[in-house]
Amino acid sequence: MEVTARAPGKIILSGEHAVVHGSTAVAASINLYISVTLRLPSPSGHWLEFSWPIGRIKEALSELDGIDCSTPTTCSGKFAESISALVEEQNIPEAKIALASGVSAFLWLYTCIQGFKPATVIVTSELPLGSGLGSSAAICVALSATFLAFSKSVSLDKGHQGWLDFGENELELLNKWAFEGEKIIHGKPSGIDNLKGYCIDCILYSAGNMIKFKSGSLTRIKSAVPLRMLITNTKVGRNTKALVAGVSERTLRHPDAMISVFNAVDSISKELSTIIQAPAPDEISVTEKEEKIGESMEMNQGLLQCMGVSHASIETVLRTTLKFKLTSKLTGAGGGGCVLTLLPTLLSGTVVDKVIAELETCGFQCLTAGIGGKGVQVSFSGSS
Ligand SMILES: Nc1ncnc2c1ncn2[C@@H]1O[C@H](COP(=O)(O)OP(=O)(O)OP(=O)(O)O)[C@@H](O)[C@H]1O
Ligand SMILES: C[C@@](O)(CCO)CC(=O)[O-]
Ligand SMILES: [Mg+2]
Repeated sequence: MEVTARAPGKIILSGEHAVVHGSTAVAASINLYISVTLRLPSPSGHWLEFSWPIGRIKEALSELDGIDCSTPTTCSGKFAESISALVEEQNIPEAKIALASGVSAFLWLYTCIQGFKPATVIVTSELPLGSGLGSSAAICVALSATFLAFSKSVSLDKGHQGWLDFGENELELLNKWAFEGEKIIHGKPSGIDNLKGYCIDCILYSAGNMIKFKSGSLTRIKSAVPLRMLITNTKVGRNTKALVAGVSERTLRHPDAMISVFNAVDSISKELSTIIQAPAPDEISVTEKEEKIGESMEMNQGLLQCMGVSHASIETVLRTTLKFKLTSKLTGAGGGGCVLTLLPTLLSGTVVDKVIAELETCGFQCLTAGIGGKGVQVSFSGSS
C-alpha cells in the first residue's frame, strides 16, 4: 500500500519585511505542490537517491526507539549530530548540497513518526527550491502528512478514493511536526514564518487559502473571486537574514521615514484584504477588483524599493511586464527570488505567452499559479 501527500507553496501578496516591524501582511497558498509518496516497502530507482540500511539508522538514532508520534519533538544536541552524520555519509554532490537540510528534516520526521520501518519515500516538486515560495515548509508539511497518515495518531479512511483532507486536531499535530522539520532547515524561523511555536507557512499549507497577520495574530481570509498570478523566478539567490538585517539598519538610519513606509504598507495590506474578500458579482466588478489589487501591488513594490530589497533582476521583470500593462511586485525577501505579476481574468492567452517568452529570454523561469488553493491532502492507493 502507498500514500501520497501534497502540500502547496505560498506567496506573500503584501507586507513582507514591514511585517517584521509590526505591519500587516497578507499571504496565500498557490496551486503548485510538493508531493511525497511513501511505499511500504518497495524498490526505488530515481534520479537523486539517498538510502540507508535500517540497521544504520537504528544504530545512530537508537534513543528514538518507541518515541510517541503524538508528541512532536525537537531535533537538538546529539540527535542533530547523529542526523548530520547520516546525511554526510550520502556524499551529496556539491551542486545539490542545499538539499542536505531537507534530507535531515526527512530523516528526523521519518524516524520519529514511522520508527525504523523499511520504506521508499519519493519526493517530487513543482516549486523551485529556495526562491521564496516556501518549498521548505511545503516539504515538511507533505513529509509529516505522509508519515502521519500511516501512524496510529491519525485516523483516515484508507479506502477513500482520491484526495482526503485532515481533521482539525490532526492538522494541529501535523503543523507541530512540520514546524520541527522547518526548524531543522531554517534554524529559527522568524517573522512571517513563525507564530507562537507554529510555522505560518505550515498553517497556510495545512489549511490552504489566505491569511492576514500582524504582530503574532492571524486571521483567515477567503478570496471572493479566483486570482491568477504569473510567478517569475529570477533564479538570483537571496539571503533572507541579510536582507531583513539591511532593512533594520536602514530603519536605524532613517527612523521617521521608515516608520512612515511601514505604516503605508500596513494600510495597503489591510486595504488589499478588504478588496480580496469583497464580492464581485459581475465582469465589471471583477475587473475593478483586479485593478485595485494591481494598484496595491504597485504601491507595495515602490515601498519595498524604499526599504532597499529590490534587485536589478526584479527591476527587469517589472519593466518587462509593464510593457504589457501588467503590474508586478517581488514576493518574499527580495534581492532576487520570485516576482508576482497579476494576470487579469480578461487577459488573453496570447499576451500571457508573449510576456512569458520575453521573460524566459532573460533567463528567468515562469510559472502560472492559482492563488488561495487547497491545503495539505493525502491519497491512498494499492491494497494493504
Ligand atoms: N523537494 C525537496 N527535497 C529536499 N529538500 C527540500 C525540498 N524542497 C525544499 N527543500 C529544503 O528547503 C530548502 C529551501 O528552503 P528556504 O526556506 O531557503 O526556501 P523556500 O522555503 O523555498 O522559500 P521561503 O522560505 O523564502 O519562502 C532547500 O535548500 C532544501 O534544504
Ligand atoms: C522578508 C520576510 O518578511 C519574509 C520572507 O519570506 C521575513 C520574515 O517575515 O521572516
Ligand atoms: Mg522556507
